[in-house]
Amino acid sequence: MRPPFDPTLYLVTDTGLCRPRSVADVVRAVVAAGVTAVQVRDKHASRRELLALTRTVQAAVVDHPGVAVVVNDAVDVAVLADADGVHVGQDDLPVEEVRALIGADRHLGLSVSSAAELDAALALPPGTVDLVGLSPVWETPVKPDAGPALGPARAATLATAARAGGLIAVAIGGITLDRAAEAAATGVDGICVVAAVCPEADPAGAARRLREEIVRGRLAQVAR
Ligand SMILES: Cc1ncc(COP(=O)(O)OP(=O)(O)O)c(N)n1
Ligand SMILES: Cc1ncsc1CCOP(=O)(O)O
Ligand SMILES: [Mg+2]
Repeated sequence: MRPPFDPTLYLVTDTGLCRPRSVADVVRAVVAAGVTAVQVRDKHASRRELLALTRTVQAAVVDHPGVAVVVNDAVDVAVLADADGVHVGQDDLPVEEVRALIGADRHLGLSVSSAAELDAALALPPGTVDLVGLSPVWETPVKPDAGPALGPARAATLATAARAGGLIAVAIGGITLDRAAEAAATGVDGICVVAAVCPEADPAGAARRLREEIVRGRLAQVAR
């Protein structure tokens, strides 16, 4: 059975932005402060390094069994580390084949940047993909090749359609503390952040403030 996945505050790690701390030290601090899922992303690491990094992150969340650890891009690493899931983009391995490799019990996320990409995800056999990352909501220096910004209004439209089709929807790209409430108010199930947490002097404090903004954004959406 696929374990539940809580996307409320989804941290995507960046090894360089965590320095001089280790990724595991940052993850250990923030899962105790409201981060609900972690994606291990390091575009510079070798497969061997990513496997070792993933294992350090798994050890860092061991006291938080509800926090899923997902590997970015590398399906082989996800399987070898027995990670909770994997996230792929439109140019990564095809999701049907990723699902065949990871089995039925792991979480699979897919990046979506347009209505056409979302329609294709919704047309997949049920259970292929669990989550769509609506990307990027705003431009971000962390991923300059992410394509044009959706903006919160289009992200809200995509989130509604994704959720109606049974997918978890998360917003990603350019979500700062100042924008977290606006991102949450689009109706997504959660928000993903990199730079709003990884380089912060107090990552746990940043996570706590982001959780407060998510509550504020959700309340504002309900009040509309
Ligand atoms: C939750 C989530 N959404 C989108 C992305 C971006 O994935 P991708 O388009 O494959 O780009 P890279 O992260 O591989 O550079 C993501 N990682 N997570
Ligand atoms: C991995 C990824 N995919 C789309 S935008 C992005 C980076 C998000 O980083 P930040 O939260 O700092 O804008
Ligand atoms: Mg990718």
